[in-house]
Amino acid sequence: MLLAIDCGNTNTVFSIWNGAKFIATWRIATDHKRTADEYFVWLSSLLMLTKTEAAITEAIISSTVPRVVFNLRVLCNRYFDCRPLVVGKPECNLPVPPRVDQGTTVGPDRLVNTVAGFNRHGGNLIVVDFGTATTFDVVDHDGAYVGGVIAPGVNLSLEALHMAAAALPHIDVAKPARAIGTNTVACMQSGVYWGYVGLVEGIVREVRRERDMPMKVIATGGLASLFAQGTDLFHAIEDDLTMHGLVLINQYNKETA
Ligand SMILES: Nc1ncnc2c1ncn2[C@@H]1O[C@H](COP(=O)(O)OP(=O)(O)O)[C@@H](O)[C@H]1O
Ligand SMILES: CC(C)(COP(=O)(O)O)[C@@H](O)C(=O)NCCC(=O)O
Ligand SMILES: [K+]
Repeated sequence: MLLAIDCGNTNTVFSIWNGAKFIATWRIATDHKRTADEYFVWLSSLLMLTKTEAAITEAIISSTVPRVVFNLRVLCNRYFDCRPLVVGKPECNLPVPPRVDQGTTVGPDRLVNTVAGFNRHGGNLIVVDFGTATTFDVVDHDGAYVGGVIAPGVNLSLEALHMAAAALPHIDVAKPARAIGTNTVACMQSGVYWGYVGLVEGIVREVRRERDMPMKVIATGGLASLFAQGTDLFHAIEDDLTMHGLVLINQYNKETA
């Protein structure tokens, strides 16, 4: 079975793929200080508590936080006796290499989302991922990542508002009942929610204009479904998009080895 690890700046997701489906998905806060032993204790208790039978023989990692990769590698080596494939490293091949400025690194999560999006929806696609940052990945007709957009994440924007203004509380993102807020929290929620809908719609409009062709938009990440309530832009919402991409990339590397 395959252990697929998607490490974002906020959360790290572990999924186990049995060759046909994901039999488990667990999430832990990203912390570069967490050791391989700590990961293993956490993972094995979840396996035990949920009575999940998993014989892990291979692993793949995508990490937007370079420092956590070391301990995740140790986890795979020590406890699962395998060498993980790490997306973005030279030994990990992609079906179609990205077409970007020379010397630039693309976030591995964006490469993975590109592969998964192309597999499910074909080319000329925009993948929106609501994570710590909100990313827009532009997928060409042949499945190549050809660039995109990085915008501050929704929670980051809310946090910035709270940190910078003495009278603004810490709030959670929500879809407000009305655009015109009649109290501080409602005003902030409207600003962030409708502001963000506008950001997403505006960016997609400009990308489509630049490419001068229709482009499908799909969304992933925890907040995708909340924003889908405010716009009809998204063709699909796919919570498992990154995990699906990790399975595909692992398969591709085995086939081409
Ligand atoms: N269903 C949800 N509702 C509200 N906030 C969420 C939800 N899912 C994720 N978040 C928040 O969205 C942010 C990004 O989460 P995540 O997608 O895990 O980011 P990353 O992949 O960058 O680690 C975090 O601040 C997280 O707490
Ligand atoms: C843009 C990101 C911070 C998004 O990460 P996330 O929100 O998933 O934690 C990540 O993809 C990254 O570090 N990218 C490197 C720069 C680039 O993709 O061009
Ligand atoms: K992400």
